[in-house]
Amino acid sequence: MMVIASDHGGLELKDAIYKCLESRGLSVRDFGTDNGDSVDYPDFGEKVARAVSSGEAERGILICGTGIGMSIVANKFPGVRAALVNDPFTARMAKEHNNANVLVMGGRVITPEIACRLVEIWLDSEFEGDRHQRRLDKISRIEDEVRKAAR
Ligand SMILES: O=C(CO)[C@H](O)[C@H](O)[C@H](O)COP(=O)(O)O
Repeated sequence: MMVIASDHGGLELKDAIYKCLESRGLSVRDFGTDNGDSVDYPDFGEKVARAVSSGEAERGILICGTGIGMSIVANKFPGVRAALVNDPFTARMAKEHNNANVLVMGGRVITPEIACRLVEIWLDSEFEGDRHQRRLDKISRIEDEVRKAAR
């Protein structure tokens, strides 16, 4: 399952991406926001990141004005690899090298058309494994160590 959320700065992109995903036959759960009222991006980033971190969702998409705030929030959650992408190259690398399970975009940075294209590229690319897996394993180790130290 895929989960998606935005703040008010990402609402237009979220709605466009939701339609693109539906047209690909993907099952998507929308965690809001639902209207243009000003909201706080951590409240919505948390919903998607928690679902991915717990395994309830396989992948997630987050959008705020720049994508920066949502990236910061999502990467606080164990097992979440959130990647902020702005162009086809970074969208492809987010999967091939980082195996990103959350894609983040800026609603005030790119158009809905570009956003849909970036989502397609991310979905259609393959993680390359090998040396990149070794690096992801190091991230997991760091995550474990930080968690243990915080106890
Ligand atoms: O990334 C963000 C914050 O780091 C987002 O761009 C927010 O959408 C943005 O901060 C919202 O700004 P607003 O002036 O409250 O609309």
